[in-house]
Amino acid sequence: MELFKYMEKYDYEQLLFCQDKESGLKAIIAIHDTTLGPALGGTRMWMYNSEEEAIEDALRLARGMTYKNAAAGLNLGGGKTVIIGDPRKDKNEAMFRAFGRFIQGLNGRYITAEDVGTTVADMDIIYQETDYVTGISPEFGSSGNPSPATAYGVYRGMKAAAKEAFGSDSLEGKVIAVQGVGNVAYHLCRHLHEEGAQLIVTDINKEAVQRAVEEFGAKAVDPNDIYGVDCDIFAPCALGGIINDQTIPQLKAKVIAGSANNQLKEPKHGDIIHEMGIVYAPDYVINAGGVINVADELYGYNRERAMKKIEQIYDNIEKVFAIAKRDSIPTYKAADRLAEERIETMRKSRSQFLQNGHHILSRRRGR
Ligand SMILES: NC(=O)c1ccc[n+]([C@@H]2O[C@H](COP(=O)([O-])OP(=O)(O)OC[C@H]3O[C@@H](n4cnc5c(N)ncnc54)[C@H](O)[C@@H]3O)[C@@H](O)[C@H]2O)c1
Ligand SMILES: CC(C)C[C@H](N)C(=O)O
Repeated sequence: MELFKYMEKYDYEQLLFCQDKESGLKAIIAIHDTTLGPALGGTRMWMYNSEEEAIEDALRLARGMTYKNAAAGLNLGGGKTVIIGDPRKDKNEAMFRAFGRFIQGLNGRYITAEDVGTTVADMDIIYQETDYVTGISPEFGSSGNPSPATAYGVYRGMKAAAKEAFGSDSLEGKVIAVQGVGNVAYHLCRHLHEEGAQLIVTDINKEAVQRAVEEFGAKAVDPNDIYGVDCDIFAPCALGGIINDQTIPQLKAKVIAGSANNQLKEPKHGDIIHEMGIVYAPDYVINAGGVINVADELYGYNRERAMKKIEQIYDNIEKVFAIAKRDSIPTYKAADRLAEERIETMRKSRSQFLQNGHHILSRRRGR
């Protein structure tokens, strides 16, 4: 991979390699765009097959956060970290302390949080070295695990998508197929069950399925069968790339609305489901509840304020549908346009993030 060529193509600002021999830390921090503010994005810990794969993931995820934060209306840019290693075996306190010092060295250009393979406990360790970390424990006056907030945002966005497809945002009696009932989808299923939806669930983890069956009266199906079940709404809440050539012909749902990142295998799959008349709630718009929640910590966490902003994911999804109609384009393209229009408008009045400028972090320092 020709790094500078790639960075130039998608206009990345910065890529950092952080190494600490004693603790085994090998981290890559990618900062995509700080037009709207400091780059906020989680830290993923994963066993990558190669350094190149890790770099690509960091870059791709960082750019995704630029779009997610912009579309969510946050005054934040996009960045992400990947740590190379097995989150079940390779974590240690010194590793996250060393990582925290590297973040501190960026002086606020990048703020981290949880992602796949990292937890609130890891963020608490990072917090010992830097203030530029969110998703830390409620004991520190913070927001804790972002998953319930993400779930609430997906629930709100799903209602907006239901209104678009069925003319009413009520989910009562709707049949909803949920792929993966992990951290986010467990809470999503609770909201859906409370509203009277009928749930069909699947997961490779049998205990997770059993819990949904017992607590929410869900019907369980095998992982390979979830795409073809008779349902109104399909909620992908496990993996990326699951809207693809193999799965699309099986789909019976009129709406796709779920928490998983990068649901479309390729952009063309967004075009295909658009042509089929499926209402697709773009992933990074509907799953922004977690980042909205952790971002509120930068103002001194206020759950009520955060929840109010997460509720607006309903409006953000409606805005996407309006742009799609205005410009006669599929919703995944409309989401990009929503984010890009906001960044471009702000770019005119603001350049790169400056720690000494007037910004949310200058308020946080005083608390
Ligand atoms: N946690 C958050 O706040 C958050 C925020 C934004 C986006 N997301 C995205 O939402 C998705 C779910 O996140 P999570 O935190 O709930 O993760 P999680 O690991 O807790 O849950 C994912 C679930 O999917 C299951 N799964 C994996 N492969 C599967 C397969 N082939 N078929 C069926 N089930 C399978 C896993 O067993 C697990 O129970 C991920 O794509 C994540 O990137 C999460
Ligand atoms: C900042 C984090 C809560 C971000 C989350 N991991 C996401 O993908 O949106």
